[in-house]
Amino acid sequence: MIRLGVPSKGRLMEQSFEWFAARGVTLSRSGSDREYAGRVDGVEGMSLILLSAGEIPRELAAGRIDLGVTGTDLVREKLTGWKSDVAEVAPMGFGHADLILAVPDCWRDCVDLDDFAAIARDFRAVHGFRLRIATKYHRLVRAWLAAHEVADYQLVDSQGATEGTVANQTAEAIADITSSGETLRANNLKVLAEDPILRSQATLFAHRASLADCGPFLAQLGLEA
Ligand SMILES: Nc1ncnc2c1ncn2[C@@H]1O[C@H](COP(=O)(O)OP(=O)(O)OP(=O)(O)O)[C@@H](O)[C@H]1O
Ligand SMILES: O=P(O)(O)OC[C@H]1O[C@H](OP(=O)(O)OP(=O)(O)O)[C@H](O)[C@@H]1O
Repeated sequence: MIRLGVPSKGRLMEQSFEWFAARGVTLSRSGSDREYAGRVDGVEGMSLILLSAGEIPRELAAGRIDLGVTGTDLVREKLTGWKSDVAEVAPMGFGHADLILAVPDCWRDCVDLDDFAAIARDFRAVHGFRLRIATKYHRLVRAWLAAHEVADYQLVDSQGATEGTVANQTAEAIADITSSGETLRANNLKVLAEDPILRSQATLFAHRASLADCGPFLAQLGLEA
């Protein structure tokens, strides 16, 4: 039996169901909206497991699911050396979002990362603590800032409503996912003029050791293992 993990709610779940339906595989919840078991029609030997998008990387790496749909951002953030345990099978063309660094609109002199690095350097001397960046993407943000030689900052953990932390004065800057940009605008934040830290989209991943077993199913979807 091949175990397929799909996000259990929201647009990511609906668009995953549509993506499989367009390839002849019908996924559905077996019971109520609160029940996390699913049905697979159109193919033999598959079971559907509905779970949080954020948990799918760990379940894939452990081999508790063989295939899973989640964002590339979550796999890269949550799995160190992700390529050893997990294989990227197919980008799915939805769930596009950029991981970006944003600062208050009113920081007129802060346009790019060089400006940000200079502000961060001066910040500690003036305020007595390092400039705070709120994020849930600790690993990706640290690696990106280190690659750009920005060192004078601290990360503040934020697992939701991250854009609100600046107005709430628990951070000076944020690193989060943006899609339409509306949440940033509503919170008077602007993105630094750099390439994003990461461009993410929903992607079908496989537990690497399950790839061979998944071959026939992937072929039915028109994909190669
Ligand atoms: N506004 C957005 N537009 C498109 N994709 C988004 C957006 N916000 C988040 N995503 C993507 O959706 C995925 C996360 O989805 P979601 O927040 O439902 O998962 P989760 O962390 O498991 O949530 P929860 O903890 O609430 O269950 C990530 O891959 C992210 O890149
Ligand atoms: O650029 P936009 O189209 O406005 O989308 C960006 C927002 O979407 C995500 O939040 P989500 O709704 O998943 O809530 P969360 O941050 O509380 O997890 C993300 O964390 C941003 O807050």
